[in-house]
Amino acid sequence: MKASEAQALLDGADLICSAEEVHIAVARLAQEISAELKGEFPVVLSVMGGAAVFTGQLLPLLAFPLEFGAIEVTRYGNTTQGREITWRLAPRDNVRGRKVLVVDDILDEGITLAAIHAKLLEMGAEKVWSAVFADKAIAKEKPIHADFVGVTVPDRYVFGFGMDAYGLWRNLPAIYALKG
Ligand SMILES: O=P(O)(O)OC[C@H]1O[C@H](OP(=O)(O)OP(=O)(O)O)[C@H](O)[C@@H]1O
Ligand code: HPA
Repeated sequence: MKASEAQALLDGADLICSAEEVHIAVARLAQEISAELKGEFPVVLSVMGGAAVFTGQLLPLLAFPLEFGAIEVTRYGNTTQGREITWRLAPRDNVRGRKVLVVDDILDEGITLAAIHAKLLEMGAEKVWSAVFADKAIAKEKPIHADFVGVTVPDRYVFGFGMDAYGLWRNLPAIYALKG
């Protein structure tokens, strides 16, 4: 896609959650997570690449000791339709016997997060929590719910604050929805 087309994509999009609202939601989430995980020493796993921005803002606000790591799993690629799960970077052995907090940008149909939970438990994690910045309000029942949610977004393809539209615009500080 050309730069002018990328700009047109953004110009035609609807603002869903302003940068200010994002900022407030991250601070609230950090407080909720810190209260719940007080006294714990979890492994925190960020799901690349969508969670990079959310994780970068959340981590310095968490008030407990933690070990940080990344995993990478993809289902959408540069498209707006989910397909089968592809693991690009699996969890490491250090999750065995540990409590794990998974951080992701969006819970859409829940297939990705459910697969991550299953994998971590299969690898011997003692407990798994999940924090997602955005929970999409879809009509279908999800296979999993997140323990911590920043904002609820409508059932439209959203992007910004780490989330991509056709591989673009992860760098936006606010969340937008594609037109139509
Ligand atoms: O709830 P689901 O319908 O399974 O979708 C949610 C997942 O989709 C996105 O990842 P994506 O596959 O786009 O990879 P990315 O993080 O590289 O964008 C997002 O980061 C979540 O991990
Ligand atoms: O609406 C979405 N936007 C960006 N990435 C996504 N991955 C699943 N759903 C979405």
